[in-house]
Amino acid sequence: MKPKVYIARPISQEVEEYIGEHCDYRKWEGEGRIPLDILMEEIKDVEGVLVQHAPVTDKLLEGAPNLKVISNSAVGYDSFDLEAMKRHKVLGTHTPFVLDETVADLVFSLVLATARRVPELNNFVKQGKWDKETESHDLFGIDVHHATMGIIGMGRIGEKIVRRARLGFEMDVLYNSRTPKPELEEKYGIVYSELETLLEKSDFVVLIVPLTPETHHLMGEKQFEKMKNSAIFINCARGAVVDERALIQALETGQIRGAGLDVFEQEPVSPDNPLLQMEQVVALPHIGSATEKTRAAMAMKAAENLVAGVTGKNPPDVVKELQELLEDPHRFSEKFNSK
Ligand SMILES: NC(=O)C1=CN([C@@H]2O[C@H](COP(=O)(O)OP(=O)(O)OC[C@H]3O[C@@H](n4cnc5c(N)ncnc54)[C@H](O)[C@@H]3O)[C@@H](O)[C@H]2O)C=CC1
Ligand SMILES: O=C(O)C(=O)CO
Repeated sequence: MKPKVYIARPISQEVEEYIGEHCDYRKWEGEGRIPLDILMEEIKDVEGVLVQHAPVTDKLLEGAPNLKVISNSAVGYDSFDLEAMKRHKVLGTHTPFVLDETVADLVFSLVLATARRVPELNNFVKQGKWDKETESHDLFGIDVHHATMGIIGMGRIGEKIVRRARLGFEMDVLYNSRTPKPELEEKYGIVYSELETLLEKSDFVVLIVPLTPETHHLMGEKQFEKMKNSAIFINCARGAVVDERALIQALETGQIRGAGLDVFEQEPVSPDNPLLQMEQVVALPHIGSATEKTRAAMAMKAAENLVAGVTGKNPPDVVKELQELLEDPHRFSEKFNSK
């Protein structure tokens, strides 16, 4: 008998067929994101579920005693309650590497769009405001090439941003990360920096760390105060890494020049959020990895992790905090063989 799984987000025919070869599956066919109560109902009897950012809580795991694996079709897994997953011996997987270049592209599109005011000036032209008098310096932007970029988080995506910054735009790059990366310093000529110095010296501050208890509100009032008045802040990580109230204040008071945001503390962002009223803010709907090719690669990777997890194999992309579960012989006998 094939193991039962649930597919909680839209996937391509190809990925669905791959899952179908190995598993009996049901899938979410409703509009938009699956409501949490429906997800909980649907996964009561399954051994694996494919999700994207759905909150994995103790309650959800309690209601799904057969679960062996939760495959997240995303690289960030702040939606996982890792301690609860350890207790319930449920593997959690994610989709590293396949989206790095695509997310780095989006970071640069936010950098360029904010620096050169692309959306604002696009509206300006389309609204018929382009006449002789307006050819003044109030349409000018700032240079990206040869400026200083400070990157907070030097992991898989951080490295791809560095390559673009150094080789494409000849920028100086400072970085801050939990551990220094001497090989990248050597390869690209980037410089490790304490956070405070990075904030003080950078023309563009790019945030690309995971959301963890340690990084929650990493950027707050004190951090924005350190930034140059001419600097631009880019967040392609998670909304809650930033104290949004402090960001709004920094933009309103001119403490910083502008912001490019792919993520928000509340998603979808509320239409009343003051950030959406500001011309110096470029806002995107959390689409860092959303190209057709990359989303297809993420879905296939997620499917491979799902299938491995329910067929007794080690999924290739178990998140690092849960890899200890793979080494637990007790877990293998209880979870994989006796269910
Ligand atoms: N906007 C979007 O659509 C996307 C957002 N993301 C976000 O980007 C994050 C990073 O992705 P990857 O580069 O693949 O992760 P990664 O794990 O390869 O790199 C993260 C880096 O952040 C560093 N870091 C962790 N805590 C830190 C701290 N307190 N201070 C400074 N550095 C710290 C780590 O040392 C590591 O170098 C994801 O966790 C996800 O939340 C990822 C993909 C798409
Ligand atoms: O992969 C992630 O973490 C995202 O946010 C969406 O690609």
